[in-house]
Amino acid sequence: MPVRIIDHVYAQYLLTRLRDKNTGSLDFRKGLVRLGRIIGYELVKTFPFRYVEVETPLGRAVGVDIIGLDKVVIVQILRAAMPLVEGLVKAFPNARLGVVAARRKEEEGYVDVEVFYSKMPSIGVEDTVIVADPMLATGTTMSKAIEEVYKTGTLGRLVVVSVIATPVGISRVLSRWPDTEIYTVAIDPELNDKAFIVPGLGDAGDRAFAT
Ligand SMILES: O=P(O)(O)OC[C@H]1O[C@H](OP(=O)(O)OP(=O)(O)O)[C@H](O)[C@@H]1O
Ligand SMILES: O=c1cc[nH]c(=O)[nH]1
Ligand SMILES: [Mg+2]
Repeated sequence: MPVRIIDHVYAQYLLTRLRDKNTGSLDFRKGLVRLGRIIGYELVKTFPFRYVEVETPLGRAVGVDIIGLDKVVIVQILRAAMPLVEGLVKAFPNARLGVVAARRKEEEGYVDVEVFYSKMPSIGVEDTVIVADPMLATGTTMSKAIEEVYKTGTLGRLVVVSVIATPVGISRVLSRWPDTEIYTVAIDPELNDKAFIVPGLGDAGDRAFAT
């Protein structure tokens, strides 16, 4: 399944707090950080592992080594992904980080997205690339960010991490890059005439940064 909903009750609780219009920006940012951590740990579960022996101060124990944790790239789409990525890096502390700065221009009936800065680490086929943005609305921003990632060359695994996605945004990404995996906490049904997700949580960037 290319789309995975994080149905952990604590993730759903955190999303509910984010949706609440009375949640202030400090708690909104904290909620995104916590969700990033939970989604990150869910993603870790999909990495292969092998059993290893370890020497404790008192003897030998059998444990696990997770394969590929040192081959992770996290790309954050400014601004709203910043707190989400702060949480994701708790699960992937050795991740190399990329940045895409994008601005959505909401017009009646359509969305245009300008990418005005992009910087990627070197990426190889052995890497898992996680592109994070809490809102996957029309999917235009995410598509432009993935284009920036592909400019670096051939990728291995590509994972989109969002908090609220829409069927339209998911289709836009998967129709172009069908092997992409999408992790999200919820899929909301609609976009309004300014391409905001309904019911959604409003403007994630504005709510996180109190603008
Ligand atoms: O799927 P789309 O229709 O492209 O919309 C999603 C994008 O819109 C918002 O960004 P915005 O341009 O408002 O920037 P911000 O994060 O700085 O608020 C959001 O943070 C996503 O990046
Ligand atoms: O609903 C939406 C859509 C795009 N960006 C947001 O922050 N919220
Ligand atoms: Mg915004």
